[in-house]
Amino acid sequence: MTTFSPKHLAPMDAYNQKLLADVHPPDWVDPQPAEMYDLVVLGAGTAGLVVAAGAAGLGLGLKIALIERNLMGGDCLNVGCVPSKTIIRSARTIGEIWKARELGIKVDNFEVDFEAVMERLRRIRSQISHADSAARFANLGIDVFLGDGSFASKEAIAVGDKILKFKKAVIATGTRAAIPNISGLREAGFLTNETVFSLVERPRRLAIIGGGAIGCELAQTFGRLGCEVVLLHRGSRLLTKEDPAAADILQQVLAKEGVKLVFNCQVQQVTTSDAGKTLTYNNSGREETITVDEILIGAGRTPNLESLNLAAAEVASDTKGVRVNDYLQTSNPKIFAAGDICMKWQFTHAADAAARIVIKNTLFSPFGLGKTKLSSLVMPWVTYTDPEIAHVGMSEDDAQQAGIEFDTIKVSMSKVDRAITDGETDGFVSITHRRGSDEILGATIVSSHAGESISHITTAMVNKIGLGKLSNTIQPYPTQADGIKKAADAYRKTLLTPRNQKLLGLLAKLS
Ligand SMILES: Cc1cc2nc3c(=O)[nH]c(=O)nc-3n(C[C@H](O)[C@H](O)[C@H](O)COP(=O)(O)OP(=O)(O)OC[C@H]3O[C@@H](n4cnc5c(N)ncnc54)[C@H](O)[C@@H]3O)c2cc1C
Ligand SMILES: NC(=O)c1ccc[n+]([C@@H]2O[C@H](COP(=O)([O-])OP(=O)(O)OC[C@H]3O[C@@H](n4cnc5c(N)ncnc54)[C@H](O)[C@@H]3O)[C@@H](O)[C@H]2O)c1
Repeated sequence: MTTFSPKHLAPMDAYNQKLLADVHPPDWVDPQPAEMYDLVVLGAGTAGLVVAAGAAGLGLGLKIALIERNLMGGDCLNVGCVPSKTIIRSARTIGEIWKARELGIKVDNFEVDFEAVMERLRRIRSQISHADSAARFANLGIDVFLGDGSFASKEAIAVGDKILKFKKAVIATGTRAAIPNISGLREAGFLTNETVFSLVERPRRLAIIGGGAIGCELAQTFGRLGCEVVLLHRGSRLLTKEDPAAADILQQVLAKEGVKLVFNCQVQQVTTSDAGKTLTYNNSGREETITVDEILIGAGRTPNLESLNLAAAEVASDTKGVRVNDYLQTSNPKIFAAGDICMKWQFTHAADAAARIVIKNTLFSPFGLGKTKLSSLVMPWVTYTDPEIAHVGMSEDDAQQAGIEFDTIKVSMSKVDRAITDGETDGFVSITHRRGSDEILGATIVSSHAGESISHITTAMVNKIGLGKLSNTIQPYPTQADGIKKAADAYRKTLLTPRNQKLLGLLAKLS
C-alpha cells in the first residue's frame, strides 16, 4: 500500500476525494512485477497514459507497466488544461455580462461567487477523472505502480523495492513550473499551476510573473473573477511565440479590462509586511514596487528529471529535458521519450500525438524500419484567452528561417459578417502560403472561437489541401470560420493577372 500524501490537492472535499480515489487511490497495492515487460512507461500524464493504453488496446497480450509518483492524468487533468479551462468558462460568462449592455441587455448587478467557481472546477475535474484512473488502466491489463520510478540499469527501472525489467521503456515524466531566482520569493511564498487551482478564497490583488500562455490565460481569468491583476513580463510583448499582431490585440483587450501590464520587467526582490507581498521590479530602467496578496508564477517550465537516475540508463539530457532524435528515441536505443519532457511543443495534444509515434517506433518498427518522425506532425495550438489565439504550422519567422519564400493573406474579423453580428470584431485570419503556390505553410486566427476554426486549416494542411480548394469549400453563412474562406478567396484573386483576365474575357465572349 502506498503512503502518498497529496500535498497540492486541497481542499479535501468530496470532489477531490473522488479525484484522488481515481488517480492515486490511497489504498492502492502495487502488483508483483512480471519477469520481463515489453514496455515500461515512466509517468502517467497524457503521454504516458496514451502510450500504455494504446499499446495495451492492441490486444496483442503485451506486458506493460505504468509508473506514476503523483496523480495519474498528470498536469492536464489535475493542474493544467482541465482546471484552467473550467474557470476560463466562468470568466467568459463575465466577459459576456460586461458586453451585455452593448448587446441591448441591461445587467445592473451581478456578483462573482469565487468559492462556487472553484468548487465547480473541482466537481468537473472529478467528473472526468475516471478516464485516467488507476482502476481503468489496471482493467486494461496494465500493471500500475504508484511510486517514484528511477532507472536501476540500462534495462530496468526501480519503483520502491520493486525492479521492473523491460525490453523497451518510455520516459514521459513531464515538467513543472520553473521558479525564477528572485530574492525573497521563496520566503514570501507563491502560487504555481500546482497550487493556484486549490484556491478557495479570491486574492484581492494578484501579481503574475510571466506573460506566456499561463500568464495570459490566468491574468484575464482572475481579472474577470474580480482580482486586481498585474502581469509582470520580461519580454517587450505578451505571448512571445505568437504572431505580434495577435499579441497586440490581446494586450489591448487585457489593458481595457483593467489588467496592469508591465513589460521589459525584471523582478528583483519580494518582501513581506502586514500590507502584503511587495515586489520590487525594474520597469524599462525605472525601479517600481507593487504590493499584492498572492504571486503566481507562469515563467516557463523545468523538466522532471532529477529522480530518474538517467546516468544508469545512459540516457542523455540537458536543461530542457531528455534528448531525443526525430524518432523520439533517446541515446539508449531501447528507451524512448514523449511529451513535455522532450518536446518544444508542450501541449496535451502534442503529447498524445508523440505517444502514438512512440508506440509505432518502439513496437512496430523491426530493425528500425517504418519509423515515424516527430517533425512529420502538423501542430496546432490555442491560447484560451478571449479572444482566443490559435496557430498551426509555420510562422512567418519559421518560413524565413527555413529559407522558404512566402506570402501572407490577412482578413480582419471586422470584414466577417458573423463576427460583426456577434460584436466580436477584434481579430483576424492570417494564412501564410508558399509564394507562387496555394500550399498553406501556417496560419494564425484570433477570434472568439479561433480554437475551433483553426481545425479547418489543420485538416487542409494534413491532407495537402491548398487555398484553391479551401476557396471552393462552402462555409455556412454566417459563421466566423467564413474568415478562412475569405482569405482563400483573397488568394484566388491574386491569380487574376492581366493575362488571366484577358483569357477570361475571351471565354466570356465565346460563351
Ligand atoms: C496551467 C496549464 C494549462 C495548460 N493548458 C493547456 C491547454 O489548454 N491545452 C494543451 O494542449 N496543453 C495545456 N497545458 C500543457 C499540458 O498540460 C501538457 O503539455 C501536458 O500535460 C504534457 O503531458 P505529459 O504527459 O508530457 O506530462 P505531465 O502531464 O507533466 O505528466 C508527467 C507525469 O509524470 C509523473 N512523474 C514525473 N517524474 C516521475 C517519476 N520519477 N516517477 C513516476 N512518475 C513521475 C508526474 O507526476 C506526472 O504525472 C497546460 C499546462 C498548464 C501548466
Ligand atoms: N492553452 C494552452 O495550450 C496552454 C495553456 C497554458 C500553458 N500551456 C503550456 O504550458 C507551457 C508553460 O506555460 P508558461 O506560460 O509558464 O510558459 P511560456 O514559456 O509560454 O511563457 C513564459 C513567459 O514568462 C517569461 N518569463 C520568464 N521568466 C520571467 C521572469 N523572471 N519575469 C518575467 N517574465 C518571465 C518568459 O519570457 C516567457 O515569455 C507553455 O509552453 C505551454 O505549452 C499551454
